[in-house]
Amino acid sequence: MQKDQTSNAPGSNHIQPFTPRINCICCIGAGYVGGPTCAVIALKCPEIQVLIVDKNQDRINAWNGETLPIYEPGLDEIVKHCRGRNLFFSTDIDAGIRDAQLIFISVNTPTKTYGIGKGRATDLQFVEAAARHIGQIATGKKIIVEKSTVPVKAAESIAKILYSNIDDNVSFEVLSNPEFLAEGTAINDLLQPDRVLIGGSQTDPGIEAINQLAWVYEHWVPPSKVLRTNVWSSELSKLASNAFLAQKVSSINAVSAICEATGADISDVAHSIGLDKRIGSKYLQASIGFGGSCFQKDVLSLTYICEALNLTEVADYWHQVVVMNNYQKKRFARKIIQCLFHTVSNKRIAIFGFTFKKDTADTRESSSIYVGKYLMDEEARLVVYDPKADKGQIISDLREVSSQDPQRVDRLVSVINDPYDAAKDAHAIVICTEWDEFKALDYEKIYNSMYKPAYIFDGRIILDHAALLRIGFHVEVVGKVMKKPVNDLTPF
Ligand SMILES: NC(=O)c1ccc[n+]([C@@H]2O[C@H](COP(=O)([O-])OP(=O)(O)OC[C@H]3O[C@@H](n4cnc5c(N)ncnc54)[C@H](O)[C@@H]3O)[C@@H](O)[C@H]2O)c1
Ligand SMILES: O=c1ccn([C@@H]2O[C@H](COP(=O)(O)OP(=O)(O)O[C@H]3O[C@H](CO)[C@@H](O)[C@H](O)[C@H]3O)[C@@H](O)[C@H]2O)c(=O)[nH]1
Repeated sequence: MQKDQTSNAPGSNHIQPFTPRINCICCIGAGYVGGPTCAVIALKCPEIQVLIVDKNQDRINAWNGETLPIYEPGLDEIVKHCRGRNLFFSTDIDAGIRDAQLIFISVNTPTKTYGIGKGRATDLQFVEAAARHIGQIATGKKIIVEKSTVPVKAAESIAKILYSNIDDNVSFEVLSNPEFLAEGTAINDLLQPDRVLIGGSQTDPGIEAINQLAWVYEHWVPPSKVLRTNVWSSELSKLASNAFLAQKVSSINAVSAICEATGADISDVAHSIGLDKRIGSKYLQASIGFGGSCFQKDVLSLTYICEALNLTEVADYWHQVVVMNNYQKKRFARKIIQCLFHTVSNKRIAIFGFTFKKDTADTRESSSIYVGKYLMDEEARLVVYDPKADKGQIISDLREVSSQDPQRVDRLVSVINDPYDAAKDAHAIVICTEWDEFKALDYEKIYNSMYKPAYIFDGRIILDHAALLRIGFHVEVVGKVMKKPVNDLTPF
């Protein structure tokens, strides 16, 4: 059997078990994961002090202020309940490292944008910086928990970095504890996880560290749901889970293209497929393609790992998930252009929804950005409405994909905070995010304010299409071939 590298290098056999119980936890990285995860720990473990630290002063100020830096249903209440009692946000990273017995590393691990592996490999510079910081400051025994999503064997590198510069009074145990929360449902996912995964070295101190972290979760998670594995299995399980989920979305989106070409209906097909218990009904919602900061990044990371391991066919298999996703975004934009008589130049198009999914303000890798880009490439005038996304963020996301001509965004894009205003004088409405409020709008009123023929492109399959057809809209839906609107006598 291969030696378990995370059994923590020099002297690990001499480390005494981590007793007494943990009473102070630090989390490095106050982002979408660090914030909600540690707020829930603080809520459920009132006897534990939870210190969330970050190098970004603005973010910490926001966590300490009235408007939290991230929007997540249920999060406000928890933070306001625990903040100042056993939950603290600070930029004093040294103090956090010094005081805590257990330290989560929950920093960002984006796709590399430079050098070897550019566009695919995971950029581990923030993880390394956090590990070096811990190595410099820590004294005594510390459990270091890799919460960030990382390539397999990253924990081994973290252990080496930690041990590169320490004296005899310090010892570390590195665990992998990937996070499975989804944005928009993070609090519920954290309160009622399908499982909590803890990977650690199979040595006495490693098992003791696993037990300590398990003890924290077992304040509210049934022990049967707390899985213990070795570190590598834990790291790989995270990437593989996201790859499976993303693959499911790409599969249904591939089927949606077949539906549009044949007249089959994606809702019927997905329903029927999903009733098979072996497949399951979740992640079968055809869309304009998956977005978010995780799916693409993690599938690309997995493909890069496979390539590095000379598993070319395996890499190609997973890479196709991303290829299909890019195809879906482009296919949707092309459909819009084609339906609007092959030109959208100077036409006003209302984009409803810019976040990558509902119930979040996060726009990272949102498919709306790419649909917007393709329409801007054809000189469409975009009027964006989103209930939560920040206006400046929308503009900067669109500028980033228009890097050849950033002025184009100033010329073509406006962001409006009322959907009726956005649709006024528009040739088309494009539903990019499945916000519930879009279902409840007065589409008769919207129709009357639009250019005719008035088009709606439902990229999320959320609207009442029969009602829209009765009003007079031309309706186009992912994965469906729609009838002509009532009263429309023109041949298609
Ligand atoms: N967003 C999600 O829904 C989600 C879910 C599961 C797992 N993950 C994974 O969790 C990790 C964090 O994701 P996120 O969305 O919370 O990222 P994020 O960008 O929202 O937050 C990361 C934070 O880490 C801080 N940071 C970076 N380096 C630091 C350092 N050396 N010292 C102090 N602070 C530092 C940044 O300032 C930032 O505020 C990633 O690996 C991601 O893949 C994310
Ligand atoms: O049937 C579906 C399900 C999802 N999506 C899209 O897929 C993307 C991702 O959605 P979701 O998985 O709900 O959100 P994330 O917050 O990205 O969460 C994923 O990524 C996280 C980061 O790793 C993991 O922790 C979660 O388990 C995993 O679900 C979004 O654009 C969704 O609109 C679809 O198009 N159809």
